[in-house]
Amino acid sequence: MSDDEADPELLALLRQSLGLGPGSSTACPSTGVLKSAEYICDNAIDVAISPGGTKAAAETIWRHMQQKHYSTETWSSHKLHPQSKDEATVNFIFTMNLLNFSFWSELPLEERFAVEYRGRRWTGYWSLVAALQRALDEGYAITTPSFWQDLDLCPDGVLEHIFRSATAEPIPLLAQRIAILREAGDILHRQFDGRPANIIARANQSAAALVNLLVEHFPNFRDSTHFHGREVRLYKRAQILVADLWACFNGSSYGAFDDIRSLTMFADYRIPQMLQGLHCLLYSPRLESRIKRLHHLHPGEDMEIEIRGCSIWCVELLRLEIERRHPEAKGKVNAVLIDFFLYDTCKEMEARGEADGMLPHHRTRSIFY
Ligand SMILES: Nc1nc2c(c(CN[C@H]3C=C[C@H](O)[C@@H]3O)cn2[C@@H]2O[C@H](COP(=O)(O)O)[C@@H](O)[C@H]2O)c(=O)[nH]1
Repeated sequence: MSDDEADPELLALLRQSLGLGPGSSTACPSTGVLKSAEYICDNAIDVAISPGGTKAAAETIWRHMQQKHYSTETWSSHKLHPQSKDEATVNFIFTMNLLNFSFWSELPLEERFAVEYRGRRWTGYWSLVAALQRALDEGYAITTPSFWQDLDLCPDGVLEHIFRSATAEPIPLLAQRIAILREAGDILHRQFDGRPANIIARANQSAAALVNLLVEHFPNFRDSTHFHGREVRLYKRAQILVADLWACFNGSSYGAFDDIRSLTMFADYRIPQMLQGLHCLLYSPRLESRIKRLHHLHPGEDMEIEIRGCSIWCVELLRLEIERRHPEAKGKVNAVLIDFFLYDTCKEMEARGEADGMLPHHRTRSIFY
């Protein structure tokens, strides 16, 4: 999308925050994700941002976030999330975000992978949270990194049992999930004394530094690829891990970060679907046709990267538009809360059967989101 289509004032503000304009401060560390998103968006062919759609959606989003008093507290209002504010919850969030990817299914709703817990079936992201909570109830130390390394206490069969499905469809990419746990347990043992809290301590209350530490030390968080000859970073699970800590601990303790605004939205497969449904993202006819026919987009192909990168840039424009129209929003809204709000809203719409009219989400099978 070229500059002249978007609001020049907004773009100038956003580029300034990127350290691309005059007087921008580049003091705090950066993850490079926003710069990547800008590059992807400026070179995208099959995805564009609608300035009019984004402006309209910004007002709607702000109004609903206000009505719901949407804040970091909302995170803990989800009763399946861990409630204790301690290191056990840090370990839960770390474990969850090692595995927080690719729950979508090709099967009809009643046949897709689901986890039975507390008397109901959970699907998608919530199936992961339910499986971890169920394992802890059953006495498995699934959120303790040393457990992942202990092949006697935790052979593959135990992990298969922990992630067992209530339907005939197993959890997608189970082998990859097991390998990620084994590798992460080994890295934590060798470099962080087996404690995710030690990674947080090393980041000195910088969200960007923590994202960079996760990517530097754990290969499974290296969510980057090449686009038009340049390396582009999306870092979805590393960023949402930090965001979950910030929200869960309400910006204090293990969630205290001076630069939480350096995090972008998390380029998964749900938020792009919402942004397209809100007419913020525009897809080319050939892309829309592939998505409508549920064709897989291959990891790293241009269309997939354009959806993810433009979604990141779009949420930044939404944030700026909200802050421009409502200066009081500056302390209350950031890319993280807009993202969380859009995800929760998408799931509420789905539960009410209101998502049927939306274009399906794109299908890419990946360990990165
Ligand atoms: N961008 C973004 N992606 C998110 C979430 C969440 C859940 N976050 C919780 C924490 C705070 C919020 O209030 C939510 O309650 C999961 N995902 C991603 O979606 C996909 C799962 O989709 P489905 O199969 O439909 O459940 C999968 O890639 C998963 O990684 C989010 O918030 N933002």
